[in-house]
Amino acid sequence: MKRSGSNQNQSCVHSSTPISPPPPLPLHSFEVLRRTPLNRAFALVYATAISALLYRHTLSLLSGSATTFFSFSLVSFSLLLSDAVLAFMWVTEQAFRMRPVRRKVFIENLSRVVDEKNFPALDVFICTADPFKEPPLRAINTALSVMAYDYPTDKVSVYVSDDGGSQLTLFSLMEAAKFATHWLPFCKEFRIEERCPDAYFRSTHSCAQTEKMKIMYGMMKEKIESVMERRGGFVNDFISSDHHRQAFNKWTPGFTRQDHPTVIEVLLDSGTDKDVTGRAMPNLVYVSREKSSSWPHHFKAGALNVLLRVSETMSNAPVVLTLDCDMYSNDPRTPLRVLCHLFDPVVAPKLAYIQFPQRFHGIDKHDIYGNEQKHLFQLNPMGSDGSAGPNYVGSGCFFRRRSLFGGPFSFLSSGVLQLQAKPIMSATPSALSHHVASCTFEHATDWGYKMGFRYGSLVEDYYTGYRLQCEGWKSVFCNPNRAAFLGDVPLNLTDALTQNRRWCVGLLEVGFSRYNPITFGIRSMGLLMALNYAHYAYWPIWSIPITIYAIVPQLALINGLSIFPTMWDPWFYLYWFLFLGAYGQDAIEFTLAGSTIQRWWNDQRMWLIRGIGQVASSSYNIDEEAYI
Ligand SMILES: O=c1ccn([C@@H]2O[C@H](COP(=O)(O)OP(=O)(O)O[C@H]3O[C@H](CO)[C@@H](O)[C@H](O)[C@H]3O)[C@@H](O)[C@H]2O)c(=O)[nH]1
Ligand SMILES: [Mn+2]
Repeated sequence: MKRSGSNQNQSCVHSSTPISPPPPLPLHSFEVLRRTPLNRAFALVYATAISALLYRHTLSLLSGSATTFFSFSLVSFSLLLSDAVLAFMWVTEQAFRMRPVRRKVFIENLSRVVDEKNFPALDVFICTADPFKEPPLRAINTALSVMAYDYPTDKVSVYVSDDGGSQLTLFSLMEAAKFATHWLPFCKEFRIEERCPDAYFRSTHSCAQTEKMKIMYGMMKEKIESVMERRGGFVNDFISSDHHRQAFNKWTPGFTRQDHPTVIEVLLDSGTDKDVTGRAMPNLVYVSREKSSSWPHHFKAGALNVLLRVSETMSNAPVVLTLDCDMYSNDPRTPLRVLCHLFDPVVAPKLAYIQFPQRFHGIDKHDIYGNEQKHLFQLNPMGSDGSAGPNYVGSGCFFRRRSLFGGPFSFLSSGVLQLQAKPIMSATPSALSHHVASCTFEHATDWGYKMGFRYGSLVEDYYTGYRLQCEGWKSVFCNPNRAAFLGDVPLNLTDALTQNRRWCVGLLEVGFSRYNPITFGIRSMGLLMALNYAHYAYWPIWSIPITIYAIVPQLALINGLSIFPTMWDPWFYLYWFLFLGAYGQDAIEFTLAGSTIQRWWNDQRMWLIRGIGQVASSSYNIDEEAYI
């Protein structure tokens, strides 16, 4: 079953050729999971069992006796409806089980295939929106962790989008830029694996070498925290350079989060800025796009599109990484793993993105709020990876910039500004950079509809990945043992439910749009991939069967109606099989993917709680959640 990605064409070499050239070194390989044939056979058996169950419900619906006709039909109908919904969800879920694959990359072969000076440049986009919900200290840790990638520094540019338009974020980034000139050489000199400073100092016992760095980090942290406490007042007291002070002049009295001009600040310029050992620094750019209450801002998708354009006027890298500010890089060699896919001539032409799973730190031992989301972030993507590839999950994803500007075979040149040569960074961003970050720039253009990150759903990530795959693009799931990125999770039940609700609203927006996976999806991407996407688009409807099953059996019991077969009835075996079969298979998959039974159990618990939570949440306010 093992195949090497770059060797796919080698089998056609004629066997009688006396001396055939040595096969090129593989950069990656994949294997189809051994359980695949079992999955398929089980799906067949289980499908038969589900059909029998639906048949039984239909029979009993038709045979209601006259006296109890009304209540009986109502009960039978609600059970039929519930089980039909569950059956639909089961069908869509099977798409992930038909061909799950596991991939490997061989970074060690990279240097023999491509020279470091030919590595593509990398633009990293980090989104943040509210300094009080997402502390700037977290955002700068994310920025520092990627600036310290094991990648030619002059090829890395980090763009931080601040949708909150906050002086606190800008100030923190200025501090981070100074700290980075010490942190980057320190990481490289001592070969530090953990390049997110906060995580590093939390996990390392100090010694003489680290002590100096730790003190420096502590001072920066204290400074940022004290500015945070004063809510930005007196920022000026902490700033020594005139140039930096000028940047804050944009914050005039009329400046609010909803209404303000564009602010773009180049905080580090790889052409001129050097670290303390004299080596080039990566570029670091702060971007707060123009906001006006009379123009739509399209939330995170809008922010990402501004970054796409602003970066095009500056570094214009062909590879773009999107990250949320609460998710830091945990492995400095991640971009090299990405190159292993991008430099495969067989896969590359249709490859739009490489998605790493969202993995989290700070989850309690038994994960009581089901935050690990193992199906969503690890199991299901392995399943999609066997066909056209996983969906985009918003963070930890490397795009080919080109893929956001039309299908794989369209002749659009990458980028809408169509800049010819690679523009040069400059300490004073050009008028063009400001122009492309303005509210009106997208008016009457294809941005968000045919180009860039797509508008129309609160889950812009899912929707964008879906539309790209409809255009014929492929994606790859990369899940190395050492997590490539680690994020924060909601730490309480309210946050977990709020997040879940926002996702559900966004998914249904896609499920009931003209681009829904059933009518549009099947036509564009085939049945199997469309089912992958339908699984999520209609995911929120699982609250229907859960609610019915939470109410109807009790009512039936009180009214003396028997709705389940007795133990001596042959139908009982069917219920037994359906119940144990589904739970058993799920528990096995979960634990085989490196989790525990307790975590699985809590995942099940949260599945119910989230489902009921949908129903109980009519007072939901999207705008408040989505940081207007
Ligand atoms: O108007 C906005 C709203 C949000 N964000 C940023 O978007 C990111 C994600 O928002 P968050 O509220 O943290 O959503 P989560 O539910 O935690 O995030 C998951 O779900 C989102 C929507 O599907 C994806 O975008 C994320 O990548 C994914 O981690 C954060 O970095 C925000 O700063 C903006 O930049 N502008
Ligand atoms: Mn988040």
